[in-house]
Amino acid sequence: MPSLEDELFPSTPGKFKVDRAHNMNRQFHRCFASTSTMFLWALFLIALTASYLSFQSFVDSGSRYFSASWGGIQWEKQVRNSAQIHRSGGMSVLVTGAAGFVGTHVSLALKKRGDGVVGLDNFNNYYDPSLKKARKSLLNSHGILVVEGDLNDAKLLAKLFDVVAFTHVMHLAAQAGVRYAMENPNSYVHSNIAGLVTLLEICKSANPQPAVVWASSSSVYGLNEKVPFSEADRTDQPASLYAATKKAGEEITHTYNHIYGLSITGLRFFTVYGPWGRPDMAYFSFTRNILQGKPITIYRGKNRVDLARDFTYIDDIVKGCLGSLDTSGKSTGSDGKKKGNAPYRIFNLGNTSPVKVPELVNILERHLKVKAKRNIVDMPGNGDVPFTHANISLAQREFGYKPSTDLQTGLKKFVRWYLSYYGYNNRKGLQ
Ligand SMILES: O=C(O)[C@H]1O[C@H](OP(=O)(O)OP(=O)(O)OC[C@H]2O[C@@H](n3ccc(=O)[nH]c3=O)[C@H](O)[C@@H]2O)[C@H](O)[C@@H](O)[C@H]1O
Repeated sequence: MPSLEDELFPSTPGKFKVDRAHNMNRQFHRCFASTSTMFLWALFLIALTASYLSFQSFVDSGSRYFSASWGGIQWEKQVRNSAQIHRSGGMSVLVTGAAGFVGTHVSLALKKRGDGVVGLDNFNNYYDPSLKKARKSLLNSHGILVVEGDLNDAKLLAKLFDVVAFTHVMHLAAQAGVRYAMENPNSYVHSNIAGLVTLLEICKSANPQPAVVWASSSSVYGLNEKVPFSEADRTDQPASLYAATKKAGEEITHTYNHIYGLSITGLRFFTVYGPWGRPDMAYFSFTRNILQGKPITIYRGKNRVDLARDFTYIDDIVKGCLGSLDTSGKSTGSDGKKKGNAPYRIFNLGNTSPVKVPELVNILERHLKVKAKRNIVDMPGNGDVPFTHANISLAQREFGYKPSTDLQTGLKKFVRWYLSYYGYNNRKGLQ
């Protein structure tokens, strides 16, 4: 029996005569029928494309996962190798901020004397990450693995402690810089507070617990006027959010020492400088600008008094860090529970001879053989303090800390490095 469709639209032309209107209707229907077929095809193609794209993104995310900077048997092997101790009585140290200025130098010094070192760094772009990558390459060439990851990544930290029973943590990762805190306050909370707590949570749960040595700052002395600064002096009037987060770090570490028996040593660094340094710091940016013929801004304190800093050379800081690690004493807790009192220490690591900022510029001019274009302005209310000056007798007594590089000598080494790194003919340096 023919269908209604066959009757109306016979397959054999002429069998059924249709009027014009009917014909148009038929055309329309045909057209509609072919459009719906096309529509179905289009839908099919869209579905196909969508499933291809989602498959592709699955593959991508999968490959991102599998090629992530951490995880996997091979990665664990690399971590273990890097943490391998090559001297009797040596330590295996997790160095956070390993691709940073101080982190790089400390990692190299530890490795050189036979300790195991695993680095961690998030390679953020607070300053040119290519310098951090270059430091990482330097560390790699000395057999030190630097894992790319953030302090706030608790899973990564836990994994590292699963793979290696670190005896010590040298915690140097932080959001540095005094004045930048006004631009990006939350980055200080993220790294210096939240990141610190995440790290301490992992340390307190680790079996065995490591001893923790970490970087505090001379800035905790804030607006104090009593000089030189001693560890027993008040630290309750910070001048910047940076200082406030470092001060908070001292209090936070204290609670982990008190509740969980973690051995804690906080080091108050005084304006550390040297080769592979931080481009955001004055001596570094002054060097760049002087070489480029650009003006430098020199801040001046109240009543036209020059600002001064107890500039401390990196090699002296490294000695202080190693001395602290060597004398840190053991954490006492296990399974997250305190088993006895553990050391809680704080030391100044400075140079004990403050230098005025204009004098720093004089020294740079001599080493660079270029005159600076000085733009002297009143210190803006940006968190700076007028001067710093360390009393280091505590560190001297505890582990023989004795800085031996004056600013003149240290800057000479820095300038030599700067010119070799950026090139004599390429005076552009970092932006
Ligand atoms: O000891 C610390 O705890 C801190 O040291 C360092 O801070 P600061 O002592 O402020 O060093 P830095 O910026 O080099 O300025 C040096 C001098 O140059 C002056 N200064 C700075 C910039 C400028 O353009 N002009 C200028 O006169 C400026 O006013 C100051 O008087 C670390 O950055 C910080 O992370 C922290 O570790």
